[in-house]
Amino acid sequence: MPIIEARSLTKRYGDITALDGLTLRVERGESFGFLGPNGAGKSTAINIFLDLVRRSSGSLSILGYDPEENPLEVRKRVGSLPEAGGLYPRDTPRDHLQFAVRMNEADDDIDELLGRVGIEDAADRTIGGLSKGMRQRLRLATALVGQPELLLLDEPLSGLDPAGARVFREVIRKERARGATVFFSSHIMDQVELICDRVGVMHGGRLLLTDDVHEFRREMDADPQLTLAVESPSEDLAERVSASERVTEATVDDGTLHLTCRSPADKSAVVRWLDESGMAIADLHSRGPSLEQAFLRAAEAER
Ligand SMILES: Nc1ncnc2c1ncn2[C@@H]1O[C@H](COP(=O)(O)OP(=O)(O)OP(=O)(O)O)[C@@H](O)[C@H]1O
Repeated sequence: MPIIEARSLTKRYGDITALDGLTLRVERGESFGFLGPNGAGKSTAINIFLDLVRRSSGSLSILGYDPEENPLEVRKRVGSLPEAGGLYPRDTPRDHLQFAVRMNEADDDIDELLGRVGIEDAADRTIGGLSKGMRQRLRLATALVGQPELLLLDEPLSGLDPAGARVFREVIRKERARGATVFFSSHIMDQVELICDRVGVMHGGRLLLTDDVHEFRREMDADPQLTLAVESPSEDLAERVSASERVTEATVDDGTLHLTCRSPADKSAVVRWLDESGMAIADLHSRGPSLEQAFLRAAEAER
């Protein structure tokens, strides 16, 4: 049974077609990145998956349930980010998570949840006084309550700095290791390729393509160079990295690792390898077309 199965899913608002015939399957254990520029229809699709918005036509199954017919069954099994308005400024993160745990009839340890997203020190401060990134981390912790089978996350990286993005990747890695399926929307290709197996590109309400993430990068990208900001690089870093068969050259210069990969397609695998081997990547730049250009190319190829 697929975890998400949408067929010809369409949403109209008067004359606007926010979602135009979305057909998509996501299998158990996958991590799927839902990409697209502003207004592409990503939030509309996710909100329909969560039964926050009703579809105009088409069919949908989330974990075997139609969210319109069985919203509670879906909600019990799915972790999502609460709306910004769902965080009460006078509550503390601890209050908020205690409430979420009670609502889900779950038994998560609040301190452990706060620790996983790195805001344990802010557990008893008021949410109104937290930074945007800290609030986003709290929203992510909320999505984890009850060990959901599926994480459906709309722009989870929004407002996160490089350290926050790293926390997010770590959380996703652990959730997948536990067997969860992950589906999230983003504009940030460089982050998406660290986390996803597959991407779908939305434009103008339509799903233009779905592809393996490395294939997608290869098709969109012609430059094999990468630049990474590294926290406390070891002395032999350049040597270690250039020993990889995917790398032809590596130099380190004042905390910055410059890499030339054997081919553009190797870039995402190399970054993933470095991240998983424990290297503290503070930031990364990959030359090549912007995601916006990639969307436009995909849209043109579609015509
Ligand atoms: N409640 C609504 N009423 C009217 N139009 C809407 C409504 N919600 C969304 N739309 C329209 O549907 C289209 C798709 O919007 P949606 O929010 O799904 O895009 P998105 O890909 O999530 O964009 P973003 O990255 O900016 O969040 C847009 O043209 C938007 O203006």
